[in-house]
Amino acid sequence: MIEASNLTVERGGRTILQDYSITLDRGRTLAVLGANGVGKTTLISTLIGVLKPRSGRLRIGGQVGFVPQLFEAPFSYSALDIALMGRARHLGLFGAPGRRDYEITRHYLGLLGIHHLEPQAFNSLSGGQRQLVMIAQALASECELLVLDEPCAALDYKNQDKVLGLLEHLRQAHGMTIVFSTHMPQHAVEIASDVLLMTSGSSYICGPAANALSAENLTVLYDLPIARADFAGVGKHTYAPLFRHDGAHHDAG
Ligand SMILES: Nc1ncnc2c1ncn2[C@@H]1O[C@H](COP(=O)(O)OP(=O)(O)OP(=O)(O)O)[C@@H](O)[C@H]1O
Repeated sequence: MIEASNLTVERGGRTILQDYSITLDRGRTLAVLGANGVGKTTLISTLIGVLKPRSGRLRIGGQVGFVPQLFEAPFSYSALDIALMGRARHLGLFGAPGRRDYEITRHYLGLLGIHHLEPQAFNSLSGGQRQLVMIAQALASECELLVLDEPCAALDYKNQDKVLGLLEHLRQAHGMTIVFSTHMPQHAVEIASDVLLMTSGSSYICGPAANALSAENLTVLYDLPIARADFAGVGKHTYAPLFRHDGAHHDAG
C-alpha cells in the first residue's frame, strides 16, 4: 500500500528528510512519532503528494484521504458542507451531491457524534469540533489509505477514544490502511501495528510496534526519560515521561 524507498525531501532549500524508506501493507496502521520540527508533517505531505521528494521512489496503492492538522475554510461553509466535500471525487465535474452522498456523509458525522454541528458555520466551531468534521470529510471520501496529521491533538479524552475506536474499526472491518502522526505514544500503543520513530531528518526506526515501541526507543526519541507502566489486571500498558524540571524557575522572584 505504501512503498517509499530512499526518500529525500527538501523545504525552502533545506534537506528535511534524508533517505527515508518505509513499507506499509494494506490493513495496517502506522503511527509517526517524533519531536517538534523533526519532519512528521513533511513526511505526511510527501505521502499524500503535496510535496515532491527531491529523490527516491514512492508508490502509493489506492485512493488517499487526508485530515490536516489545522484547517480554516476560505468561505462561510457549514460543517455539513465541509464534510460533504469528501464526496467530491465521486461526483462528476459539475455534479451536485445526491441522496447517497448525503447519507454517507451523515453516517460518518453520526459515528463521530457530531450530527448536531451540521448547520453550524465551520469556522465558528472549536478546534476539536473542526478536527472531527475534517475526519468525517476524509471518511466520506471512502478512501483506502487514510492519512491524518495529529488527528487527536485538539480532542478531549472521550473524543480521542472515539476517534481511535473508529480508526481501529475501519482497519478491522474495511481493511483500511491508516497513517497518523501523534505526540501521544499511548495512541500508538492503542491502535498502531507499526511505528515510525523519527529521531532526526536522517535517522529513524520503522517497524512493528511490538518491537519498536519501547521505553528505550522513546527515551532516545524525546531526549527525556520515558518509563513503561503496566496496569495489573487490565492487560494494558502506557508510557509516561519522567519530566526533569526541578521547579527552580518557580522560585525566581
Ligand atoms: N513551508 C515551509 N518552508 C520551509 N521550511 C518548512 C516549511 N514548513 C516546515 N518547514 C521546516 O521543516 C521542518 C519540519 O517541519 P514539520 O512541520 O514537518 O515538522 P513536524 O515534525 O510536523 O513538527 P510538529 O510536531 O511541530 O508539528 C522544520 O524545520 C520546519 O521549519
